[in-house]
Amino acid sequence: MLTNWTYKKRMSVIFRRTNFLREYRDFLGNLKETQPRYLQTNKETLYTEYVYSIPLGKVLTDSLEKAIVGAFDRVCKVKSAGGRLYVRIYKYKLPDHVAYEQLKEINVDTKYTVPIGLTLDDLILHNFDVTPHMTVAGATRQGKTVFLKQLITYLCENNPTEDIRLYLIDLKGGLEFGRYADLKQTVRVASNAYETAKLLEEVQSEMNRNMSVFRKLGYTNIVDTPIKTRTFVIVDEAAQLSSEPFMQQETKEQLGYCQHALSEITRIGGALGYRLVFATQYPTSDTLPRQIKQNADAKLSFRLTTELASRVAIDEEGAEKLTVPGRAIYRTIDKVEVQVPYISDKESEERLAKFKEVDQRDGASYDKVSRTDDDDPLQTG
Ligand SMILES: Nc1ncnc2c1ncn2[C@@H]1O[C@H](COP(=O)(O)OP(=O)(O)OP(=O)(O)O)[C@@H](O)[C@H]1O
Repeated sequence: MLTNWTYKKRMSVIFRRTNFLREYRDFLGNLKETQPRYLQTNKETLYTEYVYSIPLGKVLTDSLEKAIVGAFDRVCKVKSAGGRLYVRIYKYKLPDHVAYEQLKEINVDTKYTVPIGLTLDDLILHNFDVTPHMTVAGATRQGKTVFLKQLITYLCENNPTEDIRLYLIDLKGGLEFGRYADLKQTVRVASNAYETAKLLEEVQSEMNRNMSVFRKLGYTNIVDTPIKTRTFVIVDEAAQLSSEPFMQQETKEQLGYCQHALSEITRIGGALGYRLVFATQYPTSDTLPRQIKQNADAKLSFRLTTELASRVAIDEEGAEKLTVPGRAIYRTIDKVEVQVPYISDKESEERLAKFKEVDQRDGASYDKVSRTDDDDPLQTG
């Protein structure tokens, strides 16, 4: 068990080893040193926090942080702020499973907001009106598709139906997103490169129309207008959109167009109400175009196989060290480790059943792939 005494002794050794000390000469000219001054202990339900004053001229370094985190067999977080060093030692580990159902207890009253996952302290939420675009990376079977399904389910369940429009691009052959095709919120589902190009042509012409309406009305950003509709373009397995040397020229051009159109959504679509969620198994410069990465200010990464892939996905190492399916690093300005809520296909379908629309012609489900009518995306609600 970690007693106060063992804790303080260990910290003292770490401060000395990492040279986190203040050196000075006393009035006789002798070299002296003082350790960071211990200020207080905050005992909370989930953790105990120790606070120190940082010695003059010293900063929290990576090596100090690693030394502290590695010194305890409990989960430990270190941060510095306002000349203070905070060392937080948690009582529990992050759970390996968080059920989507548990989220019902948490009241999220902001629109276009979805849960990303639980940290040791709280639930992390992502507001698509604050950060419009997101990239999602992760090796096979680590939780990307489950995350996208819980995102779709949560958006549909927690926003007025008419405010959410979904363009779903499922490059795993339509197996995953096909189940959402007949939702009222779904405009179209694409399941191969050809359909994706068609879908994106439709999105681009919509964006162009909306752009001229915005110009006429003097609007610069949808969040400052009465327009309540947001259009989500969600891509699962975007690596399928990068071309290979053996492909025919025509296919390469089609894939090139798709990547360009997705980049355009992140470049100009955000202000018009378009939100891109771009998921890929293999984050490389080919599969994750630079413009998409730069314009997506939120990056979520499940376990990746190499440190290099982690650097491409979240700009730093760490995703290669994740071990549990559903465990991810969510990076905006800050970086946190989360356990993403789990939802099964069955639960997602049951929750969304009430949003399904039935084709009046013959009782069959509404065919979004062959749909040609023109929705007006500028519903002012
Ligand atoms: N949030 C989660 N919590 C707990 N387990 C999860 C979570 N997400 C995924 N899993 C487990 O991992 C499995 C694979 O998840 P998922 O289908 O999302 O993988 P993926 O990353 O999309 O893989 P691939 O790219 O190979 O399709 C799930 O069937 C489930 O058992």
